[in-house]
Amino acid sequence: MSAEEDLIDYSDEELETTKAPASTAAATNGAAKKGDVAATKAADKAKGSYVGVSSTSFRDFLLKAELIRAITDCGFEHPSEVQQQCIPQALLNVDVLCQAKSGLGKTAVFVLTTLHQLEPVPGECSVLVMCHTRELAYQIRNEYARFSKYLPDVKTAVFYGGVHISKDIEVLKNKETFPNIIVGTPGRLNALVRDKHLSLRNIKAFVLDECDKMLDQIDMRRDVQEIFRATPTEKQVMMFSATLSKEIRPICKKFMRNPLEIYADADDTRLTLHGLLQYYIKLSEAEKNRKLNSLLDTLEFNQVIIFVKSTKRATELDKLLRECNFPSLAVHSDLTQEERIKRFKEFKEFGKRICVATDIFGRGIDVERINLAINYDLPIDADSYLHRVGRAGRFGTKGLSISFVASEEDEKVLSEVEKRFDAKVPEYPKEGIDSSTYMG
Ligand SMILES: Nc1ncnc2c1ncn2[C@@H]1O[C@H](COP(=O)(O)OP(=O)(O)OP(=O)(O)O)[C@@H](O)[C@H]1O
Repeated sequence: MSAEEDLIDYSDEELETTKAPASTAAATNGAAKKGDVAATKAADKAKGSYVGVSSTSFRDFLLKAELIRAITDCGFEHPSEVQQQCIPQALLNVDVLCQAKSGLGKTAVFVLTTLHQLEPVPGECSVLVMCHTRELAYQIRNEYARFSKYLPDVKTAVFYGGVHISKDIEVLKNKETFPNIIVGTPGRLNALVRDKHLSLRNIKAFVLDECDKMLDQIDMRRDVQEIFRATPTEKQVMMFSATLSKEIRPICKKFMRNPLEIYADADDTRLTLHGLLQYYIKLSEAEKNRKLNSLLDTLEFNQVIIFVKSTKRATELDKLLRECNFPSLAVHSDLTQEERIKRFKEFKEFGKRICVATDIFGRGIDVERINLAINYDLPIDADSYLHRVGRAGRFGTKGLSISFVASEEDEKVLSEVEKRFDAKVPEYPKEGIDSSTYMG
């Protein structure tokens, strides 16, 4: 394993992210303007519903029959608002820069459209997807596997740091396993490209998920840029996130040509997850454990994710919870990569109901049964808050989030959240809340 490529574990960093003020959508071409009008109409129509699904069917997109079969198997009935906005344009090979609410199906936009356009040539990689954490890369690869199940010629692979690079090299050397679609994190991918184990000269689609996070952090942006330079000029570029500040948009657009631009925060309230109830509890640092204990005892939930600010706190809190007989596990960067993925799988498969995590799980991670998110430690900014609470209430289902506020700093973050998303986060009622308000 080369030393350099494993220098960065992009996961537990607590770097300041660019603050994002409210803004208006800025379209740069005809397609984008059309997209924005459609976005507004769709959003209007969606008012009062959580997801904004319409009577449109996936069939209307004229996708490959094999994809339609897989979509049906997955139980997707109608495309969500963001899928309606982006899929038709993406299928025309237009570049896409898309901001849309957490949990409403951004992944399927790029997974379905790249699979539809892919004509797999053995030994050639045509689609490259990058994201900021290894668990998210693993999850996205699984989404490709799910949707390509009736496309037997399509081969996919996932590459990330923390595991032996020799395994990746083996996959790339073998014609039988060489992937047409690669999902990965930038450090490992850059190492594979730099050391000439992987050629990107046939790339036709270049996708960044959680693009603001990836381009905001200098180390990661450098890797992304180097990888981008190794791809041909002629290709489709797509980028996605629930948060896209005004500052990061021009940086994203440097990688694109006349993209379709979809910005949910033309009206910040559009980022509000309507199925999600949000509360805060004011308390001292010393009271956190007792409070958490009593919440876990009294609240009904299917699965809960508890966010803390460091790996050490994750380990300690998980230990404490297990000592109190709660079915808990912890995921953070101070574990071997194999152990991280093992625990992620265990949680996703409902092996444990409580997960204590750092910001590794703050973005993108999709666990259907999570309907409670607790900020044991508040994050450092409003965007991170939005991503974290979005782990509960996926795809418009109901959910609950409770944030502990233990310092002046926390109070500032919470008021920033309220301002930024035009949402009131009230104090958690002393008498508790009726579980039917947040249980699906
Ligand atoms: N049209 C659909 N019908 C039903 N379920 C869907 C549909 N599209 C996506 N989903 C499901 O919704 C969940 C959330 O989707 P996804 O993870 O893509 O959200 P996201 O927009 O990427 O969220 P985040 O910003 O949090 O990463 C997934 O479990 C996915 O399978």
